[in-house]
Amino acid sequence: MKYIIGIGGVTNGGKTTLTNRLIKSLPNCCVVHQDDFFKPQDQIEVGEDGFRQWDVITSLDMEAMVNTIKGWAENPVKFARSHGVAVSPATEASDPEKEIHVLIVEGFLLYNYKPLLEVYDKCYYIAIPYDECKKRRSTRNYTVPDPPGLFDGHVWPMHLKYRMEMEKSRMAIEYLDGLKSRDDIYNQVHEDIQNTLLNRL
Ligand SMILES: Nc1ncnc2c1ncn2[C@@H]1O[C@H](COP(=O)(O)OP(=O)(O)O)[C@@H](O)[C@H]1O
Ligand SMILES: O=C(O)c1ccc[n+]([C@@H]2O[C@H](COP(=O)([O-])O)[C@@H](O)[C@H]2O)c1
Ligand SMILES: [Mg+2]
Repeated sequence: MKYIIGIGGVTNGGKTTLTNRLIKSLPNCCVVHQDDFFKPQDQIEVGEDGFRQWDVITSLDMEAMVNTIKGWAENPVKFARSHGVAVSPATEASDPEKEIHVLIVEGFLLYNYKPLLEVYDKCYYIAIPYDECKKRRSTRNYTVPDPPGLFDGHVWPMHLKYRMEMEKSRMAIEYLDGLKSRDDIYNQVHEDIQNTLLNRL
């Protein structure tokens, strides 16, 4: 049984923190990080506002991301092995239908790209308010550092635009309060996934 989980949400909401904990505790669990699909800096458009437009969907090679997910779906065992994820030997001998393979797809624009919308079995979205987001972002070190004014001039407005677009699409999304503690968020999501997996088997 294959199960694909989206951990989406605003920048600095805690997506990667949550994902890193989940992959340690879920069975045969692989991960795809959307951040790994940013195009090189010289391909990122500079807007009329003077900022490089990192926070738009076209700054990411979404086709490559979809192909990576397809690669997992075609052969999760091969994918796991080639990504250094140990496949539990106990499951290999039993009924293949009962073999669980989980993929977590994690990123800030998971629910705004049509070819991806159908692939998730479960969609989570971590939200935090503007002030907290701005505060957390100010201490982050990206490969390309934020120029002054980027958060208010580009990051937050794009976040609002895409979030509105996502809400209009009426996907079934479970919202998570990113202001809760790391432990609380992890426990909530882990319990939810465990229950779903048990029910599906
Ligand atoms: N629940 C939380 N409460 C407070 N700070 C958090 C929480 N989760 C993550 N953080 C912190 O917020 C920052 C962004 O977390 P990260 O997981 O990298 O977010 P994202 O991947 O969504 O951008 C990091 O400094 C991280 O330690
Ligand atoms: O990873 C990179 O190469 C990179 C380069 C420039 C900017 N980013 C920022 O990465 C953010 C998304 O990642 P995250 O973990 O904050 O959700 C997004 O808001 C971008 O502005 C990321
Ligand atoms: Mg992240």
